Amino acid sequence: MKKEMCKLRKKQKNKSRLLNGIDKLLMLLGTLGSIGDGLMTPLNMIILSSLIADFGTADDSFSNKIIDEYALKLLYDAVGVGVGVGVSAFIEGFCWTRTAERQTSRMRKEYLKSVLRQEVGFFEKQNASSSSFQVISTISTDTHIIQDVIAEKFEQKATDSTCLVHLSVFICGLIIAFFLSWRLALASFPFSLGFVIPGVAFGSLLMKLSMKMKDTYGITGSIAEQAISSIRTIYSYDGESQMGFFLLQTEEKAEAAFLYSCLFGSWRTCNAFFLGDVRSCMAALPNLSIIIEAMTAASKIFELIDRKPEIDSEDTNGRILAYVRGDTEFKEVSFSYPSRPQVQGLQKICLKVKSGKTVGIVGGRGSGKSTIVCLLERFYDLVKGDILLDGHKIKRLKLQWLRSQMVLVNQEPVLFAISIKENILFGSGASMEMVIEAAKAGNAHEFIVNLPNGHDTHDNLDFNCRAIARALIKDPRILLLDEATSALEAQCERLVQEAIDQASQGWTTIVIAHRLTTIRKADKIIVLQSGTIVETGSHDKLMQINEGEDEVYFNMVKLQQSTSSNNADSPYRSKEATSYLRRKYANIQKFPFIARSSWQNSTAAPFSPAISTSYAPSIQSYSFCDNDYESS
Ligand SMILES: Nc1ncnc2c1ncn2[C@@H]1O[C@H](COP(=O)(O)OP(=O)(O)OP(=O)(O)O)[C@@H](O)[C@H]1O
Repeated sequence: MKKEMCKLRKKQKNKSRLLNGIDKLLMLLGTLGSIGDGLMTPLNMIILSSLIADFGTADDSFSNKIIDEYALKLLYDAVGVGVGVGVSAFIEGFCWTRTAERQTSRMRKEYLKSVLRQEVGFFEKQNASSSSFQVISTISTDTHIIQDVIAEKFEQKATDSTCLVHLSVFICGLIIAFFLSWRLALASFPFSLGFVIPGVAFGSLLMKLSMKMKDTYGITGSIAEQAISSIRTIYSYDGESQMGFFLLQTEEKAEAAFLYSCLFGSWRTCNAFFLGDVRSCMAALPNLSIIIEAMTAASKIFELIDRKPEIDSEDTNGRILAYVRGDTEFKEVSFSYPSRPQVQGLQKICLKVKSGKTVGIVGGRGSGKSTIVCLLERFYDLVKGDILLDGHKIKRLKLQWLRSQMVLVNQEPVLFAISIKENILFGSGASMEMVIEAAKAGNAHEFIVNLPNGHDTHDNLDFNCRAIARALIKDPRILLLDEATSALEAQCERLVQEAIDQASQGWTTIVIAHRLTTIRKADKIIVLQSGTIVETGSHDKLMQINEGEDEVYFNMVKLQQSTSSNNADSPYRSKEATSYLRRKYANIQKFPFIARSSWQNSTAAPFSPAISTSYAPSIQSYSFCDNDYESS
């Protein structure tokens, strides 16, 4: 119980953190404005009722003087109510609109900050609040609904009195009714409660429905998003109707929920229309659904804002090492991805990378190469074992600091829609001179200065040198290259490789390789298969030892050499290569990586994309792109 209370208090504290003194003042003034606004109707009623009462008791002789007197009272009443309503409406309108803007913009910032702080695994669990669709929809739509509700539904619009005003009319009316005739008011009070209590119950029901609707729309949206991003796969598997079916299933649930709320909404609106004094209270109900929608959205937003990531990049705890040599060690590391806990990603990996040395990782598709890099960056926590940096468990090191010691360059480096300079500077506070130095080191300077706006050019060039320059400017202790140059054209690859070789001297480098040239120079090569290390050694050592054709690395090398010697442009296109492959390496399961990465870089892919999954039992089962060499 105590724990629950603590949690509740903490949540409350977090929410009020979005409100500062100015917002509290604006909300107070806005509420006073709404109360003043709501007070006008019952006050008007009092004045009119006293006039009517006076008329009722006055004798028959209506002199002009009496009529003038009442006319003047009515005029005062009209002016008073007009000014009162005008001033109150202005105050409440201004205050609520202003605070709505301020609160929602702060909410957006906090939400985005929290999203970016979450651990990678959070986004991979198929959960309604973590899909990228949901994040975008929350920032663009939900916060807008909240802003709308704070600004418009609570305050008074020119033509439409809304929630707070109605509630104010209701409460003020009740107070005045007690003041005028407490017996009559007491007699009618249970009737009012008779409508308020079901209204509250209805509100909580609507809240649940709204939550369900949101979740369902979130799931539907993420399915739609995944479908669109993989549209080629869906078409190729003729999966349009199946995708449509998934969407329909979730849409139906959402529609049912929506219909349910609409029915309730209409019922309440009818009640509001037909009821007398309770009408003000009931008239607020048509706004209830949008208010509840906003409350649901807000609770989802706060849920994420309050979520403490399992791996928190803002965690200030943890050690910072005064000096980093860059010795890295994997000690019996086992790991499964949080979204697929039943599948072993890595099993008992033992690997030592000495400071300043280069380790090449090779292996088939899905053998766990990228996973090793992800674990070193601590994108995920291990299931078993330890990873050490200079003898210190990385889990005990300050996360932000740890990541700042490494640079990861992927196969498809992400470049943001900003200028080249800003792209290179991303994640560092370097000066322009350093940007130029880094661009030079990345063999990109000459190219960049020849662009119309030099480093200030905004473009989407497929030029990975920029990404490498960005990596180099951080001057890391550990460089992680995950097929960093595999998407480049041959000439560009050579330039980038040279740049990396020059710049990374002295850095501990882990390189996931797709070409033999890259790993040949590595001090050590490890060969992965299904998450385990099957071979270790230098290129020469592995080649010497593995004269027998059963060995994995030896087979990989031979395969690539034999296939790439046929034709410089399209090495797989010759019949000889094809038959060689079939004869020699019937069991391609052992070396799919070379096959995949080699066709990836040739002008015409020799195998259908099916080979990229590479787990079919033999090469005979693969189809070839070129009909001349169709698999027999
Ligand atoms: N984010 C993820 N969530 C769940 N499973 C994953 C995730 N990333 C990879 N896997 C799975 O973990 C295994 C190892 O993947 P990993 O990406 O490390 O392989 P890889 O050797 O780098 O492959 P590739 O050469 O295709 O990049 C594969 O079975 C893969 O499907």
